[in-house]
Amino acid sequence: MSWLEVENVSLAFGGLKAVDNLSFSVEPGKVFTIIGPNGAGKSTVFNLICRIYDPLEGDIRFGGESLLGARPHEVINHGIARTFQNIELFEHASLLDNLLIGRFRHGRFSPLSELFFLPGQLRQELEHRRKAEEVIEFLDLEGYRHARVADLPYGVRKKTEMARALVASPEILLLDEPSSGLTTEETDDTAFVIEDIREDLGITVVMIEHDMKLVNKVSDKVLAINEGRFLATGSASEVQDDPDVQAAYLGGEAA
Ligand SMILES: Nc1ncnc2c1ncn2[C@@H]1O[C@H](COP(=O)(O)OP(=O)(O)OP(=O)(O)O)[C@@H](O)[C@H]1O
Repeated sequence: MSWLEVENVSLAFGGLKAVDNLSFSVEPGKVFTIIGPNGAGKSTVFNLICRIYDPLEGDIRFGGESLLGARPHEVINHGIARTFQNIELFEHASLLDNLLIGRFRHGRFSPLSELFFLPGQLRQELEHRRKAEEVIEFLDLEGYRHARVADLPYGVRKKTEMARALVASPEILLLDEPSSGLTTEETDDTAFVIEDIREDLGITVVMIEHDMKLVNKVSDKVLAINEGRFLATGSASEVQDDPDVQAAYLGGEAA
């Protein structure tokens, strides 16, 4: 089983240290949640893991192997998929087509087999469709299969983004604020979905989240950061009871 390890990682934007000597590790098969006030550095941590940014120092390993040599589009080949705080989908394509694009990692493209649609190509195509349909069923998205993403209600688009990440069959799923913009009912549904992703699909979840009800419900372990630095880690209640965490939230806007 793979572990995700972030070790002494730092990143600055100009004079601002967005991530400051941060270390943590994620156990396989768990839901690991990163919390912190606005601007704490949470999304930057995801962007570092996904290789959008190069850390100034430190290492990020998955399954013992450093990710620092990987380019952003190669991170998926290491078994890491993500969703974004602001949904990033092909708005004018159908839900199904967005999922088929999400299967990119599994494609072996040869111009010849594409041109003549050789048996291997057909098998691959069928396998992509099978996986997409499996995820559509898993997330109860059957009714929206052929709808244009731009026409979908916000909550369904959010779920579609999760589906797009899941069709890549990742080992780790990074969820950036899965509840943001959702109604209370949709957030409750998201909690069940996250539990099913861990239990039924065996996928490790690393989540950034502000909604403490959702955090308390699904997290096996929580990490609190502020100003890019480690504050506390432990169970959701341990972290919320930590005086440094409470001071950080009182110092800024409560999340
Ligand atoms: N591309 C960038 N250029 C300059 N500064 C940035 C950039 N991205 C983030 N920052 C700054 O780095 C700090 C950390 O930002 P980040 O988005 O990681 O915080 P966050 O914890 O995800 O915040 P939120 O909860 O509001 O989404 C903030 O001060 C932010 O303004």
